[in-house]
Amino acid sequence: MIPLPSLGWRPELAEHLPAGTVPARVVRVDRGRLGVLAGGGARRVHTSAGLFADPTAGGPAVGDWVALRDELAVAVLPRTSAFVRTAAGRTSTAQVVAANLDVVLVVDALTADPRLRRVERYLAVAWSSGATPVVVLTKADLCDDVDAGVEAVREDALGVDVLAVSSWTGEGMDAVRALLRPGRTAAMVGPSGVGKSSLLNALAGETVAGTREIREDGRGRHTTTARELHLLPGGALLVDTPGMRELALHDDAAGVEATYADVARLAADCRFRDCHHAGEPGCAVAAAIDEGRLDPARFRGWRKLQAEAHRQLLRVDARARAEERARLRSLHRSMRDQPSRERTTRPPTPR
Ligand SMILES: Nc1nc2c(ncn2[C@@H]2O[C@H](COP(=O)(O)OP(=O)(O)OP(=O)(O)O)[C@@H](O)[C@H]2O)c(=O)[nH]1
Ligand SMILES: [Zn+2]
Repeated sequence: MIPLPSLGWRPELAEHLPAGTVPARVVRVDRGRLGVLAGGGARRVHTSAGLFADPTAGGPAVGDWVALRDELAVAVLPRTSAFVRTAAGRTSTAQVVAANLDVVLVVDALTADPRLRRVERYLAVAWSSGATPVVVLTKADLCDDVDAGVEAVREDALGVDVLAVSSWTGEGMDAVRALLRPGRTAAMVGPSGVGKSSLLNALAGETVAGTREIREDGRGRHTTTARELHLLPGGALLVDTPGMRELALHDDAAGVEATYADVARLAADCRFRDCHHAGEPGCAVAAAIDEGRLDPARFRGWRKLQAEAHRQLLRVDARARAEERARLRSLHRSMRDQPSRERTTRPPTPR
């Protein structure tokens, strides 16, 4: 038997379990089927149609707790946190990348100059997730000046630990292991090729995920094809996610403000409350840039993500309004149809 706390179970979830069900943690989502870890071990179960009834929830995600009735998952238990992105395409559909996380490892590589704007984007979504973000910079063995690379990110990633590691030499791995305590759940997020799967394999001490060398079949750039939750030898749970070509924000305005707390604080000191920081008098942001206290690229990154989060909010609102209109239309239609049906079923009135 696997004790539930070692799978990240929280006692307060028990009250949400429907009668006659047992809890299980989702480790993998295949079309219509789930790989789960339950007290009795690893299993594959089916999902009941009701699980997908709420279109905004999008069904169970990796890391979710589900309620099992025999071989059927019948409910998704409330999430304590979730890393959510906007699904690829021109829609505004939220996609839960992983749920019930304690830590989000924002993974990037030390091979090139650190991609600060890219890290900030991941951090914004990570802050919104409700889990604690940590930046992990990989491939330290390929970098000439690891300290400078780490320092550049550290200056930007306010309040976030920044670690440098090499999955090849083992450098820095102890600090990552220290984060991954038994029963805690972490997810690695980051672009393709930064070494997420290699890190997972190094932590697992064996090859559990395909990396570029192993999976190279010339068919695509991405080596990791599915999200999966792994139970590490030390007792932590770690989600490997396929590299995202682009991480589109979702409902992340708060995450953006957390990521750029320094810029947001400056902006609060502008003379005008609705300052656009575009040459207005008394602009504290412009002053900070002039005096070299704020990197103009970081300021532009803030504006860009702020605008994106705002656009996304409007889209979600627009979609909510369209759904409400459709609901009202069908309600009116059924009300219009109701009397006529009654008329036909009513016995003919005698003359
Ligand atoms: N030198 C060196 N190479 C590494 C390290 N980590 C990963 N690599 C290499 O970087 C490439 C990409 O690694 P992966 O682990 O497949 O990257 P990933 O982030 O999982 O990529 P996706 O699955 O596409 O998201 C492979 O060729 C790895 O061997 C490292 O610490 N040092
Ligand atoms: Zn201003």
